[in-house]
Amino acid sequence: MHDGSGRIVVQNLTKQFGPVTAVQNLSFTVEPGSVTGFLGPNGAGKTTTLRMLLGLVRPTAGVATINGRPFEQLGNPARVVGAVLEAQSFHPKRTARNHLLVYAAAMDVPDERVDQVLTLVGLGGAATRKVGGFSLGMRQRLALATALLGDPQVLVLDEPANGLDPEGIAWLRNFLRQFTQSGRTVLVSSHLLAEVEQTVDQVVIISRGQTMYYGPLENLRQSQQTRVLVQPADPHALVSALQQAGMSQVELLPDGRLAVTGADSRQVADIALQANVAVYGIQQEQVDLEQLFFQLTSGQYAAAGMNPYGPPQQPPAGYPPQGYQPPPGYGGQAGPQQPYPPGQPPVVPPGQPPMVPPGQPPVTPPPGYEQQGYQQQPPGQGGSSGFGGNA
Ligand SMILES: Nc1ncnc2c1ncn2[C@@H]1O[C@H](COP(=O)(O)OP(=O)(O)OP(=O)(O)O)[C@@H](O)[C@H]1O
Repeated sequence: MHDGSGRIVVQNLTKQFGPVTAVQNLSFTVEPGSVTGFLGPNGAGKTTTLRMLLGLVRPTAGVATINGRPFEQLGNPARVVGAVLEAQSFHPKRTARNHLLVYAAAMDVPDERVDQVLTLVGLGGAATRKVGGFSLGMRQRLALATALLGDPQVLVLDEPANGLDPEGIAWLRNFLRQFTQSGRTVLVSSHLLAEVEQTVDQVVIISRGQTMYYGPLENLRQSQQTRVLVQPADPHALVSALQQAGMSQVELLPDGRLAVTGADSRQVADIALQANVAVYGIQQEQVDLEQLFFQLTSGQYAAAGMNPYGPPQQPPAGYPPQGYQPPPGYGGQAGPQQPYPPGQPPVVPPGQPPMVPPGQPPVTPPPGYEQQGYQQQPPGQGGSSGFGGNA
């Protein structure tokens, strides 16, 4: 029926809603045993992509498969994939346990599983309480419990941290890590990089329905060169010493400091010492992932001419620090701006095919798949109830 791999493959996925291109030629793979963050600002196309993966929206073009099959062909999908989508609705007068019992019966799952999942999500003590009195965070946990009922191989979560307090977010992070340790697969969307940064093995960053970056976060971080800001007693003497040491990317800033690109603070301090130049301050810049994320995804509303929230967002006051220009790729303009060092992953420019992480095969459609045969899942059939509604 399916290949049992737990792999998610999205290839050249496109969704057009009338004049709106919600998702455009999107491709990525989520390997079993890993957590992939699916990131993008509001309206980037995350929910639409997840709904296509779950058979709730029919793609205009392209393929989304789990275990090598489109959702409709999974047989008993609730046993393969559990999903939490936005806007979950619950019967307010039903208790948490009764809610789960209804779904357990529909999925042909034994009743004992209900108490197991309640404990798993930390709702054991609230099992007999009516859902109408639940907080947003408790509802998120109940939605997750529903997704876990079928003991699925794959979890697909759309903004699951919404409504969770910091303790809840930390709990979710641990839970997802443990879930993948047994070789299972997690795809989790968020519009906040910081929310998933500590959880994910790789990220797919999208903007305006297109892939902007696909790969490990660490590669994205490393693709940005570090800079050292140094305050020497004699800037000119230090510039020549640095140049003699082969450091050619040195900039004299208006405040008298030097910005040395592609070096670490220790190297610069050693060179200053050897050149007998006193140093009054030295500081190595950290690559700010949040800033990179903003850069990769900025321009969404500006480009679409539809910003409902006023002018495009600016970096916070004080960023970048006074007195120097950001190095290439650090700020100011949307999109990738610099060639990457050898061996580093490129950020994918709009309209280009997405990057495939090193060592992974290019994504290919499953054998025998024909897009014409892709049918939308009728509501309430095939165990998809509880996955968050229909297109
Ligand atoms: N059923 C629909 N009909 C028309 N346009 C739609 C429909 N669903 C989504 N869109 C549009 O597609 C684009 C992508 O929306 P989508 O909800 O997938 O983004 P998102 O990244 O999940 O955003 P958010 O984080 O705000 O939920 C948006 O411009 C949205 O208005």
